[in-house]
Amino acid sequence: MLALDIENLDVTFPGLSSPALAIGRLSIDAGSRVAITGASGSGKSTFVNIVTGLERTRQGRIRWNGEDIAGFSESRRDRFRAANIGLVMQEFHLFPGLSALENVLLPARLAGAATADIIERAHALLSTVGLSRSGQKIETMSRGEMQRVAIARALLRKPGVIIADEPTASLDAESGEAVGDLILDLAIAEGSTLIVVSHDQRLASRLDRRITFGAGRIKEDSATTAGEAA
Ligand SMILES: Nc1ncnc2c1ncn2[C@@H]1O[C@H](COP(=O)(O)OP(=O)(O)OP(=O)(O)O)[C@@H](O)[C@H]1O
Repeated sequence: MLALDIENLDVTFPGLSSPALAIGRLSIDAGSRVAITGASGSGKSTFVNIVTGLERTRQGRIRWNGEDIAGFSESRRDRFRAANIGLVMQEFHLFPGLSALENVLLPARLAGAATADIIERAHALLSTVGLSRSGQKIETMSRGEMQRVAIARALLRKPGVIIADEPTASLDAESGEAVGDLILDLAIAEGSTLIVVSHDQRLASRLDRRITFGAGRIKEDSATTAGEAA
């Protein structure tokens, strides 16, 4: 399980008069489950990109269990992410022509980490996410099934944190609900910290803590706000 500590983060982009994201201090406990919400353009994707190390910040500290990834090179950030962060995005980033199983295993294969144990875990995870045909080609699957494959892939290396960016936004209501529940149930079962960016109020309400961004800042945090609005 990973804990996150952010200090003095300030992310600016050319052409923007104010920071896309400015966080003085934010701590997320190991094993906690947090929803990030906020209007379009409030900085949610920037937050995901920074805490996963997909983007670099020059200003601030991003500590995962005390390790500041802001000081890492790009290749070290990539290695850290592969080993520690299970990422689930709105678009699934799966590879057509490959089966469900091959998609789950691809990052591990590329990292030279597809051991017999990992292959066994890939089969088990596909079954846990409710997919019985591991050899089915990805392009023949429904969108809900594709997201389940992406979830199995994200969990393969037992990440200390699962970070999901609008995981249900491109799904219909029914499969979105099922996928949201699945991510939460798996995070609990695996003992992973969970951070979910979502407009889905039902999913957000099932998590321990809700943080709302507004104009690149933390506008509300249920961990610190007394008498939080329902
Ligand atoms: N690479 C970039 N260059 C310039 N501006 C950027 C860049 N990335 C993001 N921004 C700006 O930073 C702000 C925050 O964007 P971000 O994508 O984080 O918002 P968001 O809350 O995820 O929005 P949405 O819900 O619409 O995805 C926006 O004003 C956006 O235009």
